Amino acid sequence: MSGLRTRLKEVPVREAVGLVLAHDLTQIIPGQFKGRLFKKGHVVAEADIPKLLDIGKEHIYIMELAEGELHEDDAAGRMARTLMDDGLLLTEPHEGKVAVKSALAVPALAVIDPAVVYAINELGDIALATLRTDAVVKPGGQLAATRVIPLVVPEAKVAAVEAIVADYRARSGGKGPLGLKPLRNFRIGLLTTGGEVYSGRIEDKFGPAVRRIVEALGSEVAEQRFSPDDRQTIVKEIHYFHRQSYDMIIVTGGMSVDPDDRTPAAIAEAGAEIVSYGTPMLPGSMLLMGYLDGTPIMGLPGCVMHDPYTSFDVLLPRVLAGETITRADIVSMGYGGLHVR
Ligand SMILES: Nc1nc2c(c(=O)[nH]1)N[C@H]1C(S)=C(S)[C@@H](COP(=O)(O)OP(=O)(O)OC[C@H]3O[C@@H](n4cnc5c(N)ncnc54)[C@H](O)[C@@H]3O)O[C@H]1N2
Ligand code: MOO
Repeated sequence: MSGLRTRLKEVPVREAVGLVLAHDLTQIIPGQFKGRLFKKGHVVAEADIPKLLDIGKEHIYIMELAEGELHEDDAAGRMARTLMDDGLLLTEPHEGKVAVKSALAVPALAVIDPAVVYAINELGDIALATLRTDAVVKPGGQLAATRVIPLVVPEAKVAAVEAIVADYRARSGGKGPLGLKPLRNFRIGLLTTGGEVYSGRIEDKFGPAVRRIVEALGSEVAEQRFSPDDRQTIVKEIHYFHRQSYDMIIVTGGMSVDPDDRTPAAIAEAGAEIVSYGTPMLPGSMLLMGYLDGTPIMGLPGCVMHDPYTSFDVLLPRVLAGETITRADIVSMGYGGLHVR
């Protein structure tokens, strides 16, 4: 282990029996398998030779790591460890990659500082890939991964990552640039409007859709009630839910421009402060966000019943994380907010 530069010696596979693999070797069989066939440190045996040839390896590397250089696995591991924080866990290095996952037992919001992610990736030869901030991370789900591009990197690269993260921590009370905000368990009052549903002409499809979305995030619809398209009745039902002290009130249907669409006016008349009626995202542009004496209240348009991803999916997790939605949050949803098929 001397000399200035790491020495990589290529050895023909047929002469490699007894030698130690310098890195993980990957096999890909499309549709069937992608993963590590041989692990770094494996001692090549006679029986391995046909398998190595099958994945296209006619040579393997024998490595003598120089002073000041790091193997891809060690570099990815150090990058991940510097990013480690409460509520997170790290996987073992694998093919030069370490995954950063949630250690929480409940779903959570990813809290990620994009400026730090840009600064780290600006260094080159290393990669930090993350979710966008405010994305939902399921228990055990992944929010980031570190990876090294060449097999060997100067230790100085990793030290630069550590310095960027240390600087961020110094400015933010010790917290790192990757974190999680757990979602709370909300008990929600759900008011389903629409004369055609109230009268029994058609079956309610909103209740099951809202329950599915809410339950996937660890909350529950505590009570569902129904109302015709009558403003006074909708106001009365909203006040009833408010008296039950539910954590949140959701009103479905009647959100657009027809004469029978009474929901936005009723939510305002119930006394809610309207943050925004209308959300610059599609689907879900007719969503209303407001607060009734501090209790979040949302009006949901019809698309939430059938579209797989709407403005409700963007805003609900933030509400469940205890954040207060502002007009600026709503305005920022337009850029990148087109999700129609
Ligand atoms: N001229 C315009 N047309 C539409 C606009 C617009 O701005 N101008 N907005 C569109 C958008 S966006 C949506 S989303 C839809 C639906 O808006 P609403 O929230 O007002 O939905 P409704 O009118 O109440 O109902 C539409 C449709 O869905 C059925 N429905 C409603 N609730 C239930 C329920 N609980 N279970 C089953 N089915 C339900 C209802 O019977 C109607 O068929 O408007 C666009 N149009
Ligand atoms: O509110 Mo509509 O749902 O944009 O499709």
